[in-house]
Amino acid sequence: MSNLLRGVNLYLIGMMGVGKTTVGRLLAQELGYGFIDTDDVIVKAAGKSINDIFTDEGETGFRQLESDVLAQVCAYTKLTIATGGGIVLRQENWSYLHHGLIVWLDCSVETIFNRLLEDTTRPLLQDSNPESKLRSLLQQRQPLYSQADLHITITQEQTPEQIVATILAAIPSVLKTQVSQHQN
Ligand SMILES: Nc1ncnc2c1ncn2[C@@H]1O[C@H](COP(=O)(O)OP(=O)(O)OP(=O)(O)O)[C@@H](O)[C@H]1O
Ligand SMILES: O=C(O)C1=C[C@@H](O)[C@@H](O)[C@H](O)C1
Ligand SMILES: [Mg+2]
Repeated sequence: MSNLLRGVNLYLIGMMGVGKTTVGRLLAQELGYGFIDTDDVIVKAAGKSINDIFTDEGETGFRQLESDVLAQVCAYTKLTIATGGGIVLRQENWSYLHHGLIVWLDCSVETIFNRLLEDTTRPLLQDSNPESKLRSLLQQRQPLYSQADLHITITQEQTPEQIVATILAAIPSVLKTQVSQHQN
């Protein structure tokens, strides 16, 4: 698979809690790729948590840091990159994402809600009705996520290992499409 990819980066996109970080780390190991999580890089660079960045600099400040990190990361190859759930919101980010293969991890709002029930690290979910907030975020973002090269639908029962296997099995079909598009 690594030979087929020829060092092309994989960008995992999708809603918060879908498993981009968890799956991305495993996927990188399978491919012999490096792993980067844009949220982690932002936290390290800013020296504070995502909640604190949102409080101090607002979502706009966070989105700027996110774009800055993405711009730097895409200069490298042989990476699997777990992005933040909102990376799709800025048009300029797409020019960076399209340097690599974009994989949309998609699962139900119920699954995400169950996973993040106890979690306080996602500022956008600190809402009086987090489930309805998740639904409205997904509705807003779905057309953006659907611009990915690969759409992987995940069920609640699927383990990270199974999801990695599904992604690896699907990649050759997308690469073939891209090659034939170049030939036409
Ligand atoms: N396939 C899975 N099965 C069960 N639990 C999972 C699975 N994938 C992820 N999780 C759990 O769900 C939670 C969210 O996962 P993760 O942090 O990887 O999501 P994310 O997509 O990176 O979210 P964010 O966009 O907020 O960074 C974690 O507690 C993780 O352990
Ligand atoms: O969906 C979102 O907008 C976010 C998801 C997380 O990965 C973080 O990037 C942050 O909490 C914002
Ligand atoms: Mg993550």
